[in-house]
Amino acid sequence: MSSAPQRTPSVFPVAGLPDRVDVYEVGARDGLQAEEALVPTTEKIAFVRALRASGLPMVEATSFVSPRWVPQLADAAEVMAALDDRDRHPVLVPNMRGLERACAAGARAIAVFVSATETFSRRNLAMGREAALDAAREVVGAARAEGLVVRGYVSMCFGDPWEGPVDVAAVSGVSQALVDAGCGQVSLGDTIGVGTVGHVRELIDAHARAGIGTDLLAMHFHDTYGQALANVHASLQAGVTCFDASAAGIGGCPFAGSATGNLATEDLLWMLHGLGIETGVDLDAVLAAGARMTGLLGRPAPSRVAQALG
Ligand SMILES: CC(C)(COP(=O)([O-])OP(=O)([O-])OC[C@H]1O[C@@H](n2cnc3c(N)ncnc32)[C@H](O)[C@@H]1OP(=O)([O-])[O-])[C@@H](O)C(=O)NCCC(=O)NCCSC(=O)C[C@@](C)(O)CC(=O)[O-]
Repeated sequence: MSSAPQRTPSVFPVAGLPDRVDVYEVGARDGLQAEEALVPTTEKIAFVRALRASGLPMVEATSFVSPRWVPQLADAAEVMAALDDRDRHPVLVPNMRGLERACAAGARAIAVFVSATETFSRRNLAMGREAALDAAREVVGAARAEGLVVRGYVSMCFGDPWEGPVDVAAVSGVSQALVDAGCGQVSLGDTIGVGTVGHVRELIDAHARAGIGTDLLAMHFHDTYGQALANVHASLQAGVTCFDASAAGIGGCPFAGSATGNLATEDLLWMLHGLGIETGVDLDAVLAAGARMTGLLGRPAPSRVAQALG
């Protein structure tokens, strides 16, 4: 009898965790923005479609940022034009110019992004934190007036490579500003992956003290220090039910040198399914989409599940 890797996890539910979780896929945006290789537009479209067909409820499609800053996503309008159910394909928007481009391309859901720290704000958006919040407020107001679904990202929620550890109250203050502006969900980014379990709990508690419950939160972990899945588990225990992840674990952030790829969608699904938590997502379909993309990028998938089953 030949040996074969186990293809689905054994299921052992743990009391006190959510029954269902939404996995918010960011590979086509957060993933591809940081890859050196330029992926053909047709392949990006196929990647987004395959991920959506796998059952992922939200598949971020691209960014309407300056193409000079992120040339990898300069074909944002062409990608959007090829997609259906656009309320399931949010796009990143940094300013009013980005919102105009996104709306012209037919976007129905957007995400604004601000940093919890001053230095990263200047490096990522060429403006300070308060100016970035003002710009986000303007974009969110205009997008809501158009009936768009709006998410807000906060980056550098745990640590910043220039400023060091980040105060949880500073992060919840930024989240509060985004919720007040009209964001329906705030995604807390561990952009450089330095967060640990107790820190995660403290950050979620700080949000609760600011009146932002787990129903408004998503967690966005990068796996730089190998803590992403532990941090997901701590977030589940605190009641969070939405997690960002990237197929195959591709990506990072081009403006934060020490950031590696996002938590891999496959690894997240393996853990959630092993806990008996429903996601509605077909792991094999995500594996296939991720394998095709890493093949195009010419590198192995960082995802441990993809490595085990590849
Ligand atoms: C905000 C800017 C544009 C300021 O950049 P700037 O250079 O100060 O821009 P500007 O306003 O001076 O404009 C310069 C030129 O860019 C054009 N421009 C201006 N805006 C746009 C636009 N939207 N789309 C297309 N073109 C645009 C504008 O029209 C002008 O064109 P010109 O007159 O010279 O021909 C720039 O800094 C930028 O695009 N930054 C985005 C960088 C980025 O995408 N970073 C990665 C995001 S991921 C992240 O932050 C973390 C996250 C969300 O994944 C979660 C986590 O892990 O923490």
